Amino acid sequence: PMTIRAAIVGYGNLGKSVEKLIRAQPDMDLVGIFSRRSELGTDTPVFPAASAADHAQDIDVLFLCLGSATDIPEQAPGYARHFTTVDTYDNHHLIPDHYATMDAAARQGGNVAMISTGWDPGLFSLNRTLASALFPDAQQNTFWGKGLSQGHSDAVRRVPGVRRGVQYTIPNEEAIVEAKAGRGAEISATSAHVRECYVVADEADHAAIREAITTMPDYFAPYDTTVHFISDEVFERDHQGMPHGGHVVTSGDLGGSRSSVEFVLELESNPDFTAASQVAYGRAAARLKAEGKTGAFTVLEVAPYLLSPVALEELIRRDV
Ligand SMILES: NC(=O)C1=CN([C@@H]2O[C@H](COP(=O)(O)OP(=O)(O)OC[C@H]3O[C@@H](n4cnc5c(N)ncnc54)[C@H](OP(=O)(O)O)[C@@H]3O)[C@@H](O)[C@H]2O)C=CC1
Ligand SMILES: N[C@@H](C[C@H]1CC(C(=O)O)=NO1)C(=O)O
Repeated sequence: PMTIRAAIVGYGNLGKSVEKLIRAQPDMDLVGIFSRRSELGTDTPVFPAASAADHAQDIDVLFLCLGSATDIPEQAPGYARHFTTVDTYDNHHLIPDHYATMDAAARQGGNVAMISTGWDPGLFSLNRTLASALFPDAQQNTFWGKGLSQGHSDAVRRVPGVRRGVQYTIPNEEAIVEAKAGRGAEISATSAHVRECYVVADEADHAAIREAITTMPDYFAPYDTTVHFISDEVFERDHQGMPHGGHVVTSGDLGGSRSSVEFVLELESNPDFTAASQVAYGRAAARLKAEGKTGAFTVLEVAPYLLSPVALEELIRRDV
């Protein structure tokens, strides 16, 4: 099997987790990290993000660990022209647009662009498609949290005046019980979750920041959203962990019998788990590229064995 030469762009929560997990792979070497900053406090080689294209010949797969709110739309197509890329783009409403843009960019460079990996989108997408395909009339609901959404936290941090920010997603627990019992038809993501933001910012900016967050399309406008302003000390004390998790609950009738399917995640670290998914899909992206494939792929189009460092023959013996 090939040794995959990997690199990272964007050394934030996700980038640090991807670095840690690439090091744990038997078939991957970490070539370097591309960053806007020069001092990252890691012994991995660091290069200016602007110089990434100069290194394209040394890299089989580039992990885009950028924010989805603005970085990915602005930067990802440029990387896809020079590299096979893997991203965790999670603004669901705009994923079809992202797919088309990345497909064109990747094909231009003869590369693969593996998009929207992670857990939602990502593993939850896989389970939503798999579970709903089993039932003629599936009832399906997705729940997240209670936990820290990195995508929503990134979106909060991009609001002018926000110095530090996080967002917690809180599900209505009764809604989860109802969905598990097959009574989820009236339950929607926006009715079943509230969003709580914690922000450090100057008092003079509070009103404008609250308005910008609560009216933000896709991320917050459809939800009951609350913005709390806190001090830097309280932020430091109370908002360091990034746990998360969720459920995809699917049920229905199968010609007279009822069945239900539940896919549950409990994550001590959202970045670490997201990185685990992104790294596995990075393996698949490098293999698809090596097979001569080009263009964009979502997790729905990737055969599961491509995710594993274990040979297919062994997987058939072990897992089938
Ligand atoms: N699909 C899924 O299940 C999941 C998806 N995600 C996605 O991962 C994304 C990244 O999350 P996270 O790592 O927590 O975000 P961070 O804010 O911690 O990191 C983003 C990184 O992007 C780089 N960057 C590039 N341009 C800019 C810019 N203009 N301003 C700020 N940073 C910039 C920075 O790296 P540097 O300074 O080194 O250049 C920064 O550290 C989220 O936005 C979310 O959409 C996260 C979890 C789950
Ligand atoms: N993409 C999410 C992963 C899950 C969490 C989530 C939410 O809390 O709204 N939606 O999808 C993230 O960035 O953490």
